[in-house]
Amino acid sequence: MTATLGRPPVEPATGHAVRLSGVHKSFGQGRDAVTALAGVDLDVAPGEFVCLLGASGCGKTTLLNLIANLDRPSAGEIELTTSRPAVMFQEAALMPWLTAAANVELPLKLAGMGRAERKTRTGELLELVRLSGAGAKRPHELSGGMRQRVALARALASATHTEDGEERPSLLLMDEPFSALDAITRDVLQAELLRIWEATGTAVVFVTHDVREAVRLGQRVVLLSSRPGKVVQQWRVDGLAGQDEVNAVDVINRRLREVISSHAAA
Ligand SMILES: Nc1ncnc2c1ncn2[C@@H]1O[C@H](COP(=O)(O)OP(=O)(O)OP(=O)(O)O)[C@@H](O)[C@H]1O
Repeated sequence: MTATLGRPPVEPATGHAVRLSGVHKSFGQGRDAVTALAGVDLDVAPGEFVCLLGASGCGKTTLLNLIANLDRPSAGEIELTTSRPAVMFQEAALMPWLTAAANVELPLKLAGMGRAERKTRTGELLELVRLSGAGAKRPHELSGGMRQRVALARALASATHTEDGEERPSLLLMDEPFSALDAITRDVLQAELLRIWEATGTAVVFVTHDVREAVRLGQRVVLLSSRPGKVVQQWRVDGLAGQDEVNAVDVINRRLREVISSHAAA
């Protein structure tokens, strides 16, 4: 079920960047088996920004790992029409011995891009994340927020470059990328991410615990049930502002609490 909060839904682009059909994932065997996901169906349109919301342990990270092809589903299908997705985690996980610029350049180098083109692209990406002046610094010389900006530029480098040079829509998978940052830095980076998303047209699947963050960033918020995870409800939240945004946060928060308490009571 997809509910609309506020203004009518913007028609999503045709086709899909990601299609999950009946995705199951279990870990372990027999009595120790844990079912993390039980039949997830989800489409993400090219260029769409989708936030995945759910209680702790409901399988959000598992789902991102499956989309990123870092793990295989136990059953079901995952179809991507994009270039290889880029993943960004809570911690920037930069190479500490490389400069910020070299970290951003690395995926381009690994993809076989020539030196001159690589340097130009790296410069553009650092400018996009407003770090043009910090390319020569190493990760330990940067603040947490700056490190996440470098990680974002690096993710965009790998998301927007295809090995065969063919133009394909890109996909960015983000697993609570701002949750370790202080509130002010998080707020700034959320705004930056929206600006960059609009500039690049990449599809984004963004995992968060935070309803406010999901409503601020997403065009669509998808709520997963507590473990095992599957989609229980979706809301179109595109372009909400002011009181409409506050109301949407209230509605989704209430539903999230219901989902968590029904699981606790089971
Ligand atoms: N490699 C693994 N082996 C065994 N169990 C796992 C593995 N990965 C995840 N799980 C289990 O699958 C369930 C879902 O985990 P997952 O990390 O996807 O949840 P999550 O929604 O991302 O949690 P959080 O919001 O706390 O980060 C959990 O019960 C977890 O313990």
